[in-house]
Amino acid sequence: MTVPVAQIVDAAAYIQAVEEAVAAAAAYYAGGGSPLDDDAYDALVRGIAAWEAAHPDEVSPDSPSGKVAGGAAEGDVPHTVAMLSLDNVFSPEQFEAWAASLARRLGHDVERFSVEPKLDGLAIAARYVGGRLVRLITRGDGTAGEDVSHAIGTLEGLPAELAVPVTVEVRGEVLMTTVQFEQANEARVTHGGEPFANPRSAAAGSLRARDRAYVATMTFFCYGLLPLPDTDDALAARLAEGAHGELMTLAAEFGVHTTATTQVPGSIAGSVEEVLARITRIAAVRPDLPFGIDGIVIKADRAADQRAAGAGSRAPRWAIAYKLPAVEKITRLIEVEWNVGRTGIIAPRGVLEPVEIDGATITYATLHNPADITRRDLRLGDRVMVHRAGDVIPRIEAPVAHLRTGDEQPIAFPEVCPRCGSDIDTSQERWRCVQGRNCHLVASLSYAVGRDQLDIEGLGGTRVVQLVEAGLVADLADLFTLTREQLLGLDRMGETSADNLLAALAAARTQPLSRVLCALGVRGTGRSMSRRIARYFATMDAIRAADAEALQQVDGIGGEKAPSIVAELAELAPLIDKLAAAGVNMTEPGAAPPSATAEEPREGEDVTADPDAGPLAGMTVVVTGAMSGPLAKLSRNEMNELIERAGGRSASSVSKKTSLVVAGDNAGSKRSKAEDLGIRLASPDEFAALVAELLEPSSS
Ligand SMILES: NC(=O)c1ccc[n+]([C@@H]2O[C@H](COP(=O)([O-])OP(=O)(O)OC[C@H]3O[C@@H](n4cnc5c(N)ncnc54)[C@H](O)[C@@H]3O)[C@@H](O)[C@H]2O)c1
Ligand SMILES: [Zn+2]
Repeated sequence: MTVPVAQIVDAAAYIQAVEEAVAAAAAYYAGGGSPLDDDAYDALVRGIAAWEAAHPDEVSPDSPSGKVAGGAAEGDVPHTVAMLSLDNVFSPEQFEAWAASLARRLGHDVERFSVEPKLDGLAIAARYVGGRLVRLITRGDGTAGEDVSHAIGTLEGLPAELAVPVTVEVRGEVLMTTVQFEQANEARVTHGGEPFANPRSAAAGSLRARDRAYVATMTFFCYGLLPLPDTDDALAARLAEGAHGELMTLAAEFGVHTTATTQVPGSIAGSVEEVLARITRIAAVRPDLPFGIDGIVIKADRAADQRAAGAGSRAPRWAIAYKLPAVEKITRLIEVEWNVGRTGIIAPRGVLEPVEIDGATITYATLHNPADITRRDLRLGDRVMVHRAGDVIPRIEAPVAHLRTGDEQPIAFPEVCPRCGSDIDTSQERWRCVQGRNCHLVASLSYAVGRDQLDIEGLGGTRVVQLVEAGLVADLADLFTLTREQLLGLDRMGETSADNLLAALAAARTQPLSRVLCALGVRGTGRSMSRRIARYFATMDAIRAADAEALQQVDGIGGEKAPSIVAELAELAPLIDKLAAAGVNMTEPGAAPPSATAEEPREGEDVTADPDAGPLAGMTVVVTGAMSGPLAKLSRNEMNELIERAGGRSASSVSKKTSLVVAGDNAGSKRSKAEDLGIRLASPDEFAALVAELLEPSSS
C-alpha cells in the first residue's frame, strides 16, 4: 500500500495546508461532509507533519498534528478518562516494528493481543447509572465531548437498560450499516434534505442532529468498558484488572452489542504472526461485511501491559490501527448510460471521471435502477463518493452534495428502450424493455432494415416487433423467406401492404454488399467502414476468407479492430449462409477482389478509390448543408456512397487534405473553413453535374 504525502514547499503553503486540514476535519467530525476524501486528508496531514519535522520552530498552534480529531472537534462534557485516537501502521513490516517497540517499552514480548475490526464510524461514550442509559457523549477533543443524549433510543445495540443494574461507562463506535445508510438518505431526500455522502458522515450528522422529522437508526459496537465515579468497588476492580477480551465478554453479558456476533468477531492472538494471519482474514471478508471497516485494531490485551505502556496526548501506546486501503474516493459523475441486459433489464451505469481506488482505475459504477438515482438525488456533474471493495463492482454511494456548484443537471431517464425503441415496463423498480429477451433481436432487425442498411420500406419498428412476437422471424435471414400468407395473417396487414413489403424485401436482396455487411451490425463496421471493406474485398467470400492481417489492409482498420471483426464474422457464419441461401446479394458492384496472386499488401495505395476510375478519382470530398435538386432525396450516407462510387473518398471534416466541399443551404462552419483554406466549393447542382453519369442508374 502506498502512502501519499502532500508536498509543502514553504511557510505560506504550510499555513494554508493547516487551515485546509482543520476546516476539513471540522466538517468531517460535524457530519457536514468534508471536501476531501480520507486519502486526500491523510496525505495532507502527513505533509503537514513532514514540514513540521523539518521546521520545528515554525509549528502553528492550530496544527492538527498530535491532536485528537485534528483539534477540530470539541465539547463541554469532560471525559472520565481521555478518549483518544489511534496511531496507524500500513504494512506487516510496520506492524512488526510497532510490536517490537512496544515489547521494548514493556521489557517483554506481548503474549496476548486482542484483534478487532476497526469500525468506520465515530466514537461515543455511553454512561449507565444503575443499569439505565443516562448520557451519550461524543469523543470531542478527547478531554471533553458533546452531549448527544437526544440520540438515546436510535442506536441499535445500545439498550436503554442493561441486563444487570450496574453503573458503568460503555465506549464504542456508532456507525450506519449499508442498509441503514440507504434508509437514512432516502428519508432525508424525501424530507427535502441533501443526502449524506457516505455512512460515516451520515452517522456523524445523524448523531448530532436534534428534532428531526424522521428517525435515522444507527448501530453501536462496544470496544471499551470503564468505571464511573459511582461504580461499586467490586466492578471497578474487575474493570481495572480485566483483560480487553474479558471486558468484551462482560459487555455482552450486560446486553451491549460487541463485534462477537459479526463475521469479524474480536479475537485473541498469541504472537505477531497470529495477528498478521488474523488481519489477512478480516481484510478478506471486508467486501462482504454489512458495515464499513477501515482497518484492524490491535491492542495489548492484558490490563497490566496497557498500564505499563501508557498513552501519549493523541493515542494510547498499547494499541495500533492497521489501516486497510481506502475503498472510497470522491470523483465526478460525467454521464449515465443505460444498458439493456440479456433479459431486457434496463440498467443505468455511471460514467466517472477516472479515479484510482486501491490500485485500480475506476471509470464506471453501478447505479442499480432509476428509483435508486431518485433516492440518492444524483445529478450529472455531481461529485460522488465511489465505493469499491475487492472485486465487487464499484458503486456510487451518494453525491457529495455540499460540493455542488449549481451547474449540475438532472439525469434524464429513457422514455423508450434505448436498444430497440420499444416501450419500457416501469412497474417494477428495475425497468425492463417490454420485448424482454426479444429486445436484442428487435434492435438488431430494426437496425438492419434501416435506411442506411438494407433500407426496407414498410418495416418500421412496430412491424418488426409484430413479426418477432408472431414468431415468424428469429433472425435477419428469416425476413427474406416470409410468405404472402404469413404476412396476411398479421394484424393491420392488408393485401397492398403485404405486396409492398414483399417487393421491398425483393429489392433489398439486391443491395450492395457494403449495406448487407453494415446490416449485420458487426462492431466497428459502421456505414463508411462497411463500404471500405466491401470495396476492398468485393465479395462476402473474400471478406470471410480474410484473417486479421488481411483486414488491416483496409484503411482505418487497426490491430485492435481487425481480430474482433474476424471473430464476429465467424460467429455470424450461419446467418450469412442463411442470407446467401435466401438470395441476398453478396457482392459489391464495381469492385474487384484483391488479386489472389498479389501476395504483397497494396502498400500506399488508396484502397477506397481506384485512381483511374470515376469523375472524383483521387479526391476527398466533404458534404455540408442541405442538398437540393437531383440530390435532394439523398441521405448523408447515400451522398457518401455516391462520392465513393465516383472514385472519391468521403470525409466528415474539412482539412487541408480536402479537395472539394459540396455546400448546400445552411452550410455553416465547414463552408467558412473551406473558404479560409481556399478549398474548391461546389453547390449541390454543380456537384450533381459532376457525377451525372452515376446519378441516373442509382439503385435507390
Ligand atoms: N475526509 C476528511 O476531511 C477527514 C478529516 C478528518 C479525519 N478524517 C479521517 O479520520 C481518520 C482519523 O480520525 P480519528 O482520529 O477519529 O482516528 P481513527 O478513526 O483513525 O482511529 C481512532 C478511532 O477508531 C475508532 N475505532 C474503531 N474501531 C475501534 C476499535 N475496535 N477499538 C478502538 N477504537 C476503534 C474509534 O472511534 C477511535 O476513536 C482518518 O482516517 C482520516 O482520514 C478525514
Ligand atoms: Zn428493447
